[in-house]
Amino acid sequence: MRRTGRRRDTPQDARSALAKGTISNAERELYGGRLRYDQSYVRHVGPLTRLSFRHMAAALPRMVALVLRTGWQTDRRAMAGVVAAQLGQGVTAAWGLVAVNSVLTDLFAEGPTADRLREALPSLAVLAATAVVAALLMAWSTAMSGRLEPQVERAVSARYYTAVTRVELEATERPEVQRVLEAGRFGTDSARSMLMLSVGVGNVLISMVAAAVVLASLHWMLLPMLLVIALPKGWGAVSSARREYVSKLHWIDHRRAIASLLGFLTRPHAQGEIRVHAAGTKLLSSYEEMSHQTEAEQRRLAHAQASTDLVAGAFAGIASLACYGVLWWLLADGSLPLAVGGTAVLAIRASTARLTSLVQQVNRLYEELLFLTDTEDAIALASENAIPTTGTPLPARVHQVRVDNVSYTYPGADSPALQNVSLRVRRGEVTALVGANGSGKTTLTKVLSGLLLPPDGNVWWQGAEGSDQVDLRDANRAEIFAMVGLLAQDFPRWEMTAAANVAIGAGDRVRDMGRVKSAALSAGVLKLIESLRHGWDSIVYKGYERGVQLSGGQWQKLGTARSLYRGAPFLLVDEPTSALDPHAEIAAFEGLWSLAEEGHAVVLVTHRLAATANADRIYVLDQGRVAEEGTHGQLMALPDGIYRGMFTAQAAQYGANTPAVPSQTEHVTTPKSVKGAPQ
Ligand SMILES: Nc1ncnc2c1ncn2[C@@H]1O[C@H](COP(=O)(O)OP(=O)(O)OP(=O)(O)O)[C@@H](O)[C@H]1O
Repeated sequence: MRRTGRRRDTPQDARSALAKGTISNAERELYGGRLRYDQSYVRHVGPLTRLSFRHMAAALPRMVALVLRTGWQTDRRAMAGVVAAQLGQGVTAAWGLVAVNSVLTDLFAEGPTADRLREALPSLAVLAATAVVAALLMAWSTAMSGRLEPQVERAVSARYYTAVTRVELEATERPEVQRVLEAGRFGTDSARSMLMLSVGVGNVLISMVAAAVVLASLHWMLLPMLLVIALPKGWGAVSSARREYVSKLHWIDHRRAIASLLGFLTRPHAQGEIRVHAAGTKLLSSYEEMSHQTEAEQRRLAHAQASTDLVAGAFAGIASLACYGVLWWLLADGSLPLAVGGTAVLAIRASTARLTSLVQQVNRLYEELLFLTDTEDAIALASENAIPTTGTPLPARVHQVRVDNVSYTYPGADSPALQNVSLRVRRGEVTALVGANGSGKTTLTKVLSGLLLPPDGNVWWQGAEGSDQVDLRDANRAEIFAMVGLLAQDFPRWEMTAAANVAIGAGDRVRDMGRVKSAALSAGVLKLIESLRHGWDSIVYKGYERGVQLSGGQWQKLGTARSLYRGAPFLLVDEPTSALDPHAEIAAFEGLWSLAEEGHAVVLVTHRLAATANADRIYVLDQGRVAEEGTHGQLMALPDGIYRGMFTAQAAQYGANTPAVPSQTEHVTTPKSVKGAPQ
């Protein structure tokens, strides 16, 4: 006899199938195997596929406590309303059963039918009243939970997002922290779902308990009968839920791969290669292959699911048969009145009918609990690594930032990004940072802006006296951030209006359109924005109503306008002109110089050395060290200097002559480590 049809897949079987088989050639070719997320829910695969009766029962009190606590902290009245409505429904369910029993007793009594019906009328009225009260309580519960759910979601989301945006940048660079913070994102709406599911679960559980109490009070044998029918049904439902989860899991990698592949087919930036390189042909044929394979997989799962349902159904059927047999025997024996027998049948049917949905809901509750736990962990970790909200106030008027022997290594990096770096940034001056790719310029701007706290060395924020100074580590960071304006290389391009993109430069201030426009004028983007059909209300991202597509250079001007709008005393700009045309570039640099004349400190990171010629001080970084420093003239005076070499190479592209090395080099400061530098 073949037994394959009876074999049930265990979660382990399914997981090993996931691991080895059912990966199409297309997936191997395009993704190197399964396209799996390195995300939180992958961690939960184990617990969810091991889900059992015991696990669920053990987790249920924790889940209920969590929901009650979260709801209570958010809106006490609504939470109390939900709980009261649930308990009330339990009581009405019990009253309903008692009324049913009484109606049946009256109906099955001796005497003429008309008399029996009259006798049953009061109980029928109670039955009708309990139905009305149950409906009212259900409506109340819906209203209260509807009021509570969005509040709970907002409370958890706000706590999570507030916490993660306050984490030290350095901590977010650590993969283990990054992972936990990222994982927390998936549980922000779990509290809401848990509340919703808890109402459903509570409803069924309370009505089951009510049925159990009534049955036990009618005859002691009825309670074990309810359990005997409920248990196999519950077991079947748990198995189905677990199988469904494993199946969903199996599906999800394929679905993700297919969705990612189809997404590319319509993504604007891929359209050229889709047509010219025949990338579209490759993606479509891979889609066909992957779809065939997932269809086959679905068929296999459907068959397995059907077998499980059959087994679970058979067990439940046998249990019911046995119970109804006992009921028959009790009735025949005369130890159970006919009316009580009828009530028992009704109660058993009503309380086991929703068992499958109960198990599915508990299963989802458990899943949501895992995600919510992630969010709580993320909030706790974010709080441990938060930027302190207190610290020593900065001097009344900060005049310069002095960096002394600072070294910094990114978490997990093999070599330091900065090594014994010393420099100063003064107000009223343009300080240029130059050097090869990866030499540490951007890292240094992060230190200067107070985003990174170097473990070695000091970053002094100094007043005019020089003696009134505060070290970055002790300083009130909010005050430092308030002093700094950033224009990063990869500055954010907010998918919002043009006005919002500028005004967000001072997100904590009320928008001042006059200043927005004057910043845009200085950045050379005012005319462009005002010529758009929707002007400042244009959304600077195509694909939305009022959306427009800006070029790279236009974006860079908008980014510059944002940092100008901020109007901070210390402006750190990283490659602000890389996408600008020559005229716009000249104008942008002129703008920076005039800011310095107004008393701002400008730190300019650039590879355009023509612009650094007028900088007040240039620092040349090489492998995280300051290799040379001085003015353009002084650095050009170093015969084998790095700066001179870079400047000469750029100038040669334009056919410009390199100036001769001047004879006097006494003002040039070069660290001893620089080869060939005059001592
Ligand atoms: N987040 C990071 N995690 C690990 N290493 C990093 C990180 N950011 C930068 N680095 C490393 O630190 C070094 C300095 O990088 P940085 O971005 O400061 O260089 P840069 O001078 O600004 O380069 P570029 O001119 O290319 O912008 C590089 O070796 C880089 O690989």
